[in-house]
Amino acid sequence: MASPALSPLEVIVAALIVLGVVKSFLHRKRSQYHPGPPGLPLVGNTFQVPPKSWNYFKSLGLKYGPVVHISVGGDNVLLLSRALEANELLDKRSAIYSSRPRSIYAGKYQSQGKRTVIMPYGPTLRRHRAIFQQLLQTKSIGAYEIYQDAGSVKLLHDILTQPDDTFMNVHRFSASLIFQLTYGRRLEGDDKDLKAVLRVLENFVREITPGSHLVDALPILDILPDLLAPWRVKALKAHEEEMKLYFRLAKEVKTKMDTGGSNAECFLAHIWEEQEKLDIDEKEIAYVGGTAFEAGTGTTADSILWFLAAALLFPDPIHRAQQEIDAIVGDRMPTFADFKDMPYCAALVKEIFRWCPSIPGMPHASDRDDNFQGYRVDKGTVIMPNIWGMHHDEEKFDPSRYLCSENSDPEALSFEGLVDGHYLFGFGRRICPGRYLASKSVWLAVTRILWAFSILPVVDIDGKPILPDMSKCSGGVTNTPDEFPVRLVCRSEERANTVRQATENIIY
Ligand code: HEM
Repeated sequence: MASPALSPLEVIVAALIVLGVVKSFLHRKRSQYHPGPPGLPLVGNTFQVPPKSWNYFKSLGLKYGPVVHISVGGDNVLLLSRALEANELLDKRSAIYSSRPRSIYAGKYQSQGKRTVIMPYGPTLRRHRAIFQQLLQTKSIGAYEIYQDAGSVKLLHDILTQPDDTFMNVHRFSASLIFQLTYGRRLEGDDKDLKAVLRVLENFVREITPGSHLVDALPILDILPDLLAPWRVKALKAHEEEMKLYFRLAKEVKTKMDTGGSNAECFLAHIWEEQEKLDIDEKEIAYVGGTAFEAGTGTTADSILWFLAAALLFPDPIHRAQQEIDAIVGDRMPTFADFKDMPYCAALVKEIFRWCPSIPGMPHASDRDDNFQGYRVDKGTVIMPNIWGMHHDEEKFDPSRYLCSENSDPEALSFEGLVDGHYLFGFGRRICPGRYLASKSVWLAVTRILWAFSILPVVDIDGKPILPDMSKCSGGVTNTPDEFPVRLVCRSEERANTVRQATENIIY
């Protein structure tokens, strides 16, 4: 007699049991790993990790030490709460610790293995990184200042004319800049492309948030056919949709080049030109463009939004920065050329990066067995540097911590220095290749907003200021503040006129 077919639920339960048995066979003595909190049989610490995990990780660091071992979804995870150990593993031993955790939903299916940020270490990743390094190295990014300048003028103008739309204005600044640099054209006035790419970005960030997909914790579920794995169908559909968009945008650049239209100076024009030498296929080109957009847009916008939150919570350092700007430029709009004369503003930007990192920690993974501090680190261990925890002193916002003798000497000040003294941009071979571009964009937006506007809280019916609540932010991979009320009031009619005039003169 034929046995009845298993229901999807029974298949999952059976898979869990098989996995549990196999794991318990393979289980090594807990004491061989770094110390950490006890977990439950089979699921380890999986259900102990809250969605906004940074505070929890920090508390584990205080209890168990700077390197904590937990087990999530059957994977070994090492939490690093101190820069010393993060540098040791992710920088000094980067030959082992530069991969990414397994990602079946977002990596294998949604991105078809072509998305730089979540790609395992290997030849494709090295090829992508070489492209990014070339486009974003310090000597290349001088050429992008014209776009940062124009974009930040437009940001000030948008704030003047749409004062109630601060969050959207900041997102538009960051998105338009990266879009222009990537595809060589401005976003359309009706923001159709902006909305489409922001939608892809939002979906993607959601999909890579740890715990979003059971299959990433239980890879055995990937053997199920599509009928029993609707998540796979959804991931493949998401791939089709994002590919359609990224491919259209990439092809537009190619068509323009082929038809002798203005030879847009942009990342994609450069990549198409060198396609053969770079040995990169069309799908990958589309994803490199999409990755630049995804990696650079939300992160830059979030840093500027956290600056506005800091301005409401800590008005004193903000006034000090405004005094410095006023003393140096008066009613003239600050430019990149003023950077060296405004050390406090440079320190302020670094303090924003430290105080609230827009990526609180990006996981690496090991691709061979290792031993660290006498404990075993198995191949495939997820290494989570708690950047938020390493930086954190939530109560104190004090840019002068960065006004060391190096910073007090104007000659020693450099844009490159904005990426030092904190870990916002990650570690080792996976360090953010866009860090120099991003920190210059944030510096220009911050100093220009400070020059043009007073940043004030909205008051409630009792006249009490409504201040941002730091705990109201997205969890997961990015740290985006929930929308908070803020009033940006132009500091003088002269400065408003300067902004209007500069807007009329934008040419690019
Ligand atoms: C304030 C803005 C930004 C922040 C906070 C930020 C932060 C980060 C972090 C933490 C990582 C992961 C590092 C690691 O794994 O150790 C990363 C990766 C990356 N970032 Fe950025 N980033 C920013 C802006 C940008 C920009 C403007 C671009 C390009 C236009 C960019 C391109 C990338 C790429 C391609 C990766 C993937 C690198 C890899 O996986 O090997 N980022 N970024």
